[in-house]
Amino acid sequence: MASSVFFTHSHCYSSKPSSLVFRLHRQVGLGPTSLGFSSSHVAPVAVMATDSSFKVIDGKSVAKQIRDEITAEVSRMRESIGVIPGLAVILVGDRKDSATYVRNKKKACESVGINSLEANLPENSTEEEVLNYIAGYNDDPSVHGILVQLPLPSHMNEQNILNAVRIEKDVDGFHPLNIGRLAMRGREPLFVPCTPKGCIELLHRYNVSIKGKRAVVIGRSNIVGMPAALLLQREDATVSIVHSRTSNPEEIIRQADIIIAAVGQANMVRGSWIKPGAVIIDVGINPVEDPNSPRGYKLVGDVCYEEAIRIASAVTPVPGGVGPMTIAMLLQNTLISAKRVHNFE
Ligand SMILES: Nc1nc2c(c(=O)[nH]1)N[C@@H](CN(C=O)c1ccc(C(=O)N[C@@H](CCC(=O)O)C(=O)O)cc1)CN2
Repeated sequence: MASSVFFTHSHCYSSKPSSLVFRLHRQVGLGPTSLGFSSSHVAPVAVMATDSSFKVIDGKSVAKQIRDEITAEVSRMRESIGVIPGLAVILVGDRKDSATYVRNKKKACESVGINSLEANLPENSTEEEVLNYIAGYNDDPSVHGILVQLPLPSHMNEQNILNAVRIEKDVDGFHPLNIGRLAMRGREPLFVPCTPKGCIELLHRYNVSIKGKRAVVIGRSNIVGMPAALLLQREDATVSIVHSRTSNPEEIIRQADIIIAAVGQANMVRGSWIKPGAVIIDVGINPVEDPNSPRGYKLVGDVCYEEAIRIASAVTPVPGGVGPMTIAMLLQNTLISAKRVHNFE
């Protein structure tokens, strides 16, 4: 994390007009059970209260429950047909945060019995070298999923690289064909991007109904905001996307029953922007100065948690909310891929 951080205040500041705060920080960057979503028979980890009592949506424990489910499925597959799912991870460059995420993905694979392969390429690698690795993994039958850790060094064309991953192994769900299918009624992507998939999975497992609800997604990145909005509308929510050019974002956000915040701006969403009883999924992972922490910083979300817990009915914490779900969904997508290739139900 620390290599790429910028710091802001650790409290939910209020001196700037909110629309200005939003403009100053322009953002970077479902459906059916066949895609791996929980269906109604899955026992929820916790049930949302129908009264106004507040719930913390515990992504860490939901992710652990999902990893346990995957462990059981991986061993059933290995014992029945002798196949072990395999994930190949390509890391280019020396960003500390990316190296940590890749290490955690490898550890997570190990913990559920999925094989993992890793290609570590130096910062000054060429696009062609990355494409060669992808081509090798595309042709390797022991590899069921391929992931290129983002962001890539700035001299590389991200689209060229993501387009080269075979759609059948695109466990990140970033290939334009997978994203395009997500946007089309009646078409199913082979994979749904992990972070937005994790957001929806949290709503399902906490029995938050989506159908007919007003949802607002804050941020329109290709890897979170846009797919999250598409997933919500596939589940029959009425969806608005709030972005850096939206005027009066507060007014729109205040109408939402469900808020997915994915803008990368610490504490941007204030308590006064939240409709009483709304459910909040906070995707932001923002470092803010914290002299009391040994690292000198702590992580906070895009939503001011201390204010949100007083008004929302449920909120994901940061850390321990959406983050752990991202890796759980990656494991799930890798398992889905292996099952699909080997016709294993
Ligand atoms: N190819 C991809 N690149 C990136 C993705 C992705 O899904 N695919 N997402 C992010 C990074 N990411 C996974 O790669 C990721 C981010 C955060 C977490 C997480 O568990 N966060 C913890 C806090 C971690 C900490 O203490 O530093 C949490 O929120 O609890 C997991 C995965 C960008 N790149």
